[in-house]
Amino acid sequence: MTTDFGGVKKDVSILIERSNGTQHQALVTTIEQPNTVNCEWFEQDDIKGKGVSLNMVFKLNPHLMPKNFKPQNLKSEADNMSRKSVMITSGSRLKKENKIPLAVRRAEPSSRSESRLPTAKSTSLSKNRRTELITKKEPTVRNIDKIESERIERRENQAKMRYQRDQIKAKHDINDAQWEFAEMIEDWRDENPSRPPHHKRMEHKINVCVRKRPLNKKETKNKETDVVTRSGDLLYVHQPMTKVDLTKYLENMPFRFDYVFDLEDDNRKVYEYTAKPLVESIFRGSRATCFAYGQTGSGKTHTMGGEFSGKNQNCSNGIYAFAAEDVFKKLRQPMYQHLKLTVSFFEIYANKVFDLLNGSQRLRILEDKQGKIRVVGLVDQVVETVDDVINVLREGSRCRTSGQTSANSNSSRSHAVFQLSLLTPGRKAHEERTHGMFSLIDLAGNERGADTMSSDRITRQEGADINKSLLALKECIRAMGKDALHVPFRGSTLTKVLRDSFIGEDSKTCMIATLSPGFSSCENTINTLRYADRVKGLSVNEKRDLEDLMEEITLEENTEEDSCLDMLATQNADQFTPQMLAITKAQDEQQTAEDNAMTAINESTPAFLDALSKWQEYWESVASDKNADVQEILRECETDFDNLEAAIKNMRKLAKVAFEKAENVDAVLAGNNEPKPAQKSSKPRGGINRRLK
Ligand SMILES: Nc1ncnc2c1ncn2[C@@H]1O[C@H](COP(=O)(O)OP(=O)(O)OP(=O)(O)O)[C@@H](O)[C@H]1O
Repeated sequence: MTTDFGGVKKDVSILIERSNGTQHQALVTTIEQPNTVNCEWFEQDDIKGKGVSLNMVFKLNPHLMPKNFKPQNLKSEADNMSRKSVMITSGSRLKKENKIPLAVRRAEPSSRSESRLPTAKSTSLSKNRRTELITKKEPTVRNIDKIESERIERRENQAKMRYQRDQIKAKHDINDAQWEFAEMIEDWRDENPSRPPHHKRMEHKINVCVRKRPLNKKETKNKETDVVTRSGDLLYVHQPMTKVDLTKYLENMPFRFDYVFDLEDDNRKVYEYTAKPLVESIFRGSRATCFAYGQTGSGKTHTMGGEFSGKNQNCSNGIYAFAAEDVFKKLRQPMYQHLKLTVSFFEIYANKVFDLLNGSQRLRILEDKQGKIRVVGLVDQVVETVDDVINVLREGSRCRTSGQTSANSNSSRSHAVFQLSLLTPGRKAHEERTHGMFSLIDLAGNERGADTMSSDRITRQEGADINKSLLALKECIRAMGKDALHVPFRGSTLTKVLRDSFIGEDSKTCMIATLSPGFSSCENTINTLRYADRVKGLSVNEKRDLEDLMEEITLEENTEEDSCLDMLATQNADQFTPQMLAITKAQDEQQTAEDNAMTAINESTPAFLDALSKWQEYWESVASDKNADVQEILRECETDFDNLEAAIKNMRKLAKVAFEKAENVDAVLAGNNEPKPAQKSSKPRGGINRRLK
């Protein structure tokens, strides 16, 4: 037989009485035959529940009682009734064994406020239903229930927000701190729809463009956010920032350039708007340069040398090859029949030049009496077809990358210079002079310039060299843009070999700043853009202020290397600290000393070899001829001894100077700017060998 529960059913609010005598509302969750009602309520942020006998429910809530209900003996129930209420955890319902009858005792009305209705989370009670319940009750109960209802709503909203946040987190990377920034960037992009670029060809003396590459495999795997946005000719970097109170926000930094290339722009398109217009100028007899500048892995080699497929590079679709293609097209025109094209390809590492078309042979740079800089012994290969050029590029690239590992890439620590030279016959027979030259440069990774704090000595030296050469390059372009009388090209080997590119009225330069758009590269990206912006800003602003004029006047009078370095330091105080200046000067001195010692060795070697072969002959004659005049032979050798002794003395002296200069570099790198006193011992420390490697 089933009991008639009258008006008592699921989700109905009933008055219950607790073991301490207090009475309050609770919600019916389940009904257990034959006579138990389970209910739940809120108490100090917990959901509590208990079973109440049907008799007790009807006693306290007579309006729910069916007409034919016969109350049972309440006394027997009262014996069991002191069981405490049970805390319900996350949506569970009261278990059967807890469903016990409750004692009947009048409670003080004031105690009711301790308990509240359960949330919708635990009871699935709808908002409408709650409102309905509230309006049926007396005012005090209604007020309490209203407060409770508001609290429930608040909790529901919080839960909803938590859920939404979790959804967003899952979309980005749950372990990553950047998801909030990713959302802000998406919002920014929604509010600022991107505009198409104008892409008009411009013929500035200095063109500065930016190219953003797609996120690479590693960045995609790490769910890195793209922090770079192109809109028209503006480029925005969304820099994640955090306030002192830990609030996160974005700094959206705009930069303007001549062109901004985005993900969909391929090498051909980049070429069309950067290097292509410069091909014309070399036929007019000028010097042109095109640089790829950016962080390691940002796409400099991809842009200049050609796209990669795994480790293989397609040398036919980079700017080097496209430029050669256009040069050949023009050479076919009758008016240029007298011109001949040669190419050279070399690398500058640690301020030294290595010929990539001659097994990485180290070359010397000399300045002649007219101030012309020559790379002595550089292979200048005649090319007649684009295929010839591609073969040269393959050979050079192979030479550049041979022996490197991915963890220790040479390419990112050296500048690669590919030169297309147009030669014209000179006045004398077999004499040729350069008509025009296009230098295309894949620069070292710019972040390497910051390696001056590294614990590794070689890395620190490399960092100092890269920093110096990039700053010198910037200053040379800046001087060129202003048609300044002095160009500080002596500031680095890179700018020395490019000297002619910065002078001459029709010289033109194009810079392609390459960007890695990932969140982790944000700081380097900003540094790259600031450098590019500075080059651009100075080139368009042709006004010379008094300070600049003063600087030129001073420099016109003093064009030595040291003054170039001093100028770099003065104009780039933030990147070229006094420590950097000291390192650079010490390195230059060391290099000069090494060059002098090596020249002495080089020049003495033939005399040594001659003497050795002569002595060999003497020895053979002494060994085979019993009547040989040994005294005479020794007398003849004596002159050699004197000469060789003098040569050895000289070499030893020069080597000693080179060692001392190397010691100085070490001291300065270690933070001690005072040059070390000359060492008594000239014992080699492997320095020269190491540096010559
Ligand atoms: N625009 C691009 N589109 C597609 N992939 C690119 C792009 N730019 C670069 N990459 C890829 O990114 C990787 C690194 O590029 P790259 O070697 O050209 O960088 P880098 O700046 O020259 O570095 P390093 O200073 O070490 O020489 C390569 O695998 C290359 O294919």
